[in-house]
Amino acid sequence: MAPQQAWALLQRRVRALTETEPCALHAATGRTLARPVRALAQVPPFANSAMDGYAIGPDVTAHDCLNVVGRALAGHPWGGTLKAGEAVRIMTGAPVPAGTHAVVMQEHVAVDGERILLEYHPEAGQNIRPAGDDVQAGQALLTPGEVIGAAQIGLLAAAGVATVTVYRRPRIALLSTGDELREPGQPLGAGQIYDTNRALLHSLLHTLPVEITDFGILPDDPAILAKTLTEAAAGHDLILSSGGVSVGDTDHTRQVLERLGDIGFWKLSIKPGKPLAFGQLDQAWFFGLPGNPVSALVTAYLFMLPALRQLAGQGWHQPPQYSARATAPFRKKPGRTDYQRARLNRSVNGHLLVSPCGPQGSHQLSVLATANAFAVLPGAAGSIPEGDLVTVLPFPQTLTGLAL
Ligand SMILES: Nc1nc2c(c(=O)[nH]1)N[C@H]1C(S)=C(S)[C@@H](COP(=O)(O)OP(=O)(O)OC[C@H]3O[C@@H](n4cnc5c(N)ncnc54)[C@H](O)[C@@H]3O)O[C@H]1N2
Ligand code: MOO
Ligand SMILES: [Mg+2]
Repeated sequence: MAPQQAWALLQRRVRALTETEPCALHAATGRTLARPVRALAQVPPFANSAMDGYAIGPDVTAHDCLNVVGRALAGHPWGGTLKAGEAVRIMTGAPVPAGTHAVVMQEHVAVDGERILLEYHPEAGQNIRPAGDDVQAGQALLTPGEVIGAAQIGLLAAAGVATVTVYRRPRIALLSTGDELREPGQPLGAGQIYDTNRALLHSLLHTLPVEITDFGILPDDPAILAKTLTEAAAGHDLILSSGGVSVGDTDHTRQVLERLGDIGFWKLSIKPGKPLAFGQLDQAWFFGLPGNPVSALVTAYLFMLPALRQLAGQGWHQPPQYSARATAPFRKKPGRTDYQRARLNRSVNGHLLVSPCGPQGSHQLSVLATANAFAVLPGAAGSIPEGDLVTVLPFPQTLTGLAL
């Protein structure tokens, strides 16, 4: 199956969770909004000064000399009404007194005891932030499906919103399969390797609003696999497994999925990641990622994460893609669409440049760890010459600390 068909199938089949829950603002970062939010208060709540200086009374002219009749601080309004010939010392954020023509920065007045001399004639309203000029009371602030980040938290706090309604966190069962796998930190016996995929996938998911149950390492035993997957399907929205989806004698994952559930697709024309299996086990979506770690990461990033975002109520989003000029040839055989690990840079004049990173084996994590983008090389194409434009998917920070 072509990757585009797989995306279309995921977009069609994976629906947002229906359950929602209230969430305190301080705990809402990264959560997905399930109900619209309206401002409970206008922002700012009152007209206030944008500068430290003087609130000037009405009918003022340049070089006027004004009497300072009071002081307004943030949190401590001056309660009077300014008359012609009067001024009030005012600080940034303090409510502007009734009768104020404008606020003049203190840098533009000469102070003489309790009197001030203006350098110029201020325009009406100068240095005054009107009530509600940012947000009106009752104004729609955020819509369902939006992910709450620092900007949204700030906006909601300013508008007096303390609680929001969010989708509940998707529950994910995470497991690795393979008789050869051991936990990092343990000694390795003959033919054994460290379980890489669980750690890698855990990291990929850890900033997302999900609940992860770690089912550990399962042996290549179809009975144990069937029992564990059935158990995982009962309490989870998504099962994320790796290994055993190809055609080897001990590759049981796909057959077990076929027997217990339903296969949406198996095998995509992509490299790495060809034997990715997707389906459903009872109420749980199932992603059977290929065992090779780079294949597991590529397929998790390209297919599992968009499906998870849709499940979490965020709608359908695929990774943003750009066009960059190849600084060297990309080697490729015609056939599957390659997602090669590459290095994205900017030229001195700001154009995007993409360079091959090194060997592209689907077991070679050392190359992945020096990359900051996938170079997407179309299936039908052979090697890409230097100077050609290449589609690139920059890695998000959840994938690498290497910034562009
Ligand atoms: N005859 C064919 N053989 C293979 C094909 C094919 O089309 N025909 N496809 C190859 C491709 S492409 C991939 S990708 C792999 C996928 O294999 P599986 O998903 O069945 O995974 P395993 O066989 O269990 O393991 C493959 C490889 O990855 C290592 N592995 C597995 N799990 C982990 C883990 N958690 N951490 C680190 N490494 C892991 C495992 O030891 C193997 O070396 O199949 C090809 N074969
Ligand atoms: O498709 Mo596999 O992931 O190349 O090794
Ligand atoms: Mg295999």
